[in-house]
Amino acid sequence: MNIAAATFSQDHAGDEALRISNLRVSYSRKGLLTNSSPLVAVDSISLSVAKGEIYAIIGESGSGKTSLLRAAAGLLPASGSVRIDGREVVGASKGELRAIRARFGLMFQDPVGSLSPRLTVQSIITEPFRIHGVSKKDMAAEARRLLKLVSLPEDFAGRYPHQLSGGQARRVGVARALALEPALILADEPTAGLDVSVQGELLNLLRDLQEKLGLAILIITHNLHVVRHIADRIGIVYKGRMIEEGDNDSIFGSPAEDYTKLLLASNLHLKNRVARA
Ligand SMILES: Nc1ncnc2c1ncn2[C@@H]1O[C@H](COP(=O)(O)OP(=O)(O)OP(=O)(O)O)[C@@H](O)[C@H]1O
Repeated sequence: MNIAAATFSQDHAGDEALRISNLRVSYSRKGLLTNSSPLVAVDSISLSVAKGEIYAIIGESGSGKTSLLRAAAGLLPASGSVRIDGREVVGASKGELRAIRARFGLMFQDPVGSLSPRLTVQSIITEPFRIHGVSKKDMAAEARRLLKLVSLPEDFAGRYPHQLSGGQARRVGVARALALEPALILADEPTAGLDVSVQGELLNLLRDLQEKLGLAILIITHNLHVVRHIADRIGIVYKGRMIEEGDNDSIFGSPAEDYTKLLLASNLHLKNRVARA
């Protein structure tokens, strides 16, 4: 790193909700070819998300987005560095990770389907309090606060996952991610499987929350509509590498890389091209 870059990173460290440096994730290849080299899913990716910023990573299926997000959340072994609110995730102990987990919220593609169908919405959205031992909280009051935040009626607290529409389920997922009042949300394909109109409502909700709470949000997606609608900055990944990064207008208005141009021209049909290449 040159001196100017070092000075910049020191000056701006306090403004960052997330800094990823030289992140690398690899998987061993099992099967007959036992001595073949590991598959590198994330290859030396660096990025930072400022407080209050929405950063979208876009890439085709298999480009390494999920691996990147999971490693950033401390859910996958990785090398390099991931600092959330100044704390190192890579190589952190279980105890350290538990403390770091309170500083960010995770939004899964299928937030409610991954939880027990026997849990009520109130139990789902207040679960982070239990995990982090905040037992004295008034769970019903917390549930009301969180439901209000995501514009769901209070009486949804008593509903079960199968009684929610896809859009309502996502809102429950957002409420759960916000439970511990984190400064950062890591979101995996937040609009997957939703109708276009419901996608728009959810994106507006995320944008409103970002403005109201000053949230930083890292979204991974292959949906260009999501990116155009909501992202302040965009990173393009291809085969595990970040090949271009820029603000929304520059990526959509004057992309530098041929691959980015191809991606933008691909009319949202991004699936599986990497696999066929
Ligand atoms: N547990 C695993 N073991 C081995 N290889 C894996 C594993 N998980 C992912 N991979 C491989 O790593 C690469 C990146 O996968 P990843 O799921 O991170 O991509 P992605 O961009 O999120 O794809 P999608 O949009 O389809 O979810 C792919 O080649 C994938 O096959």
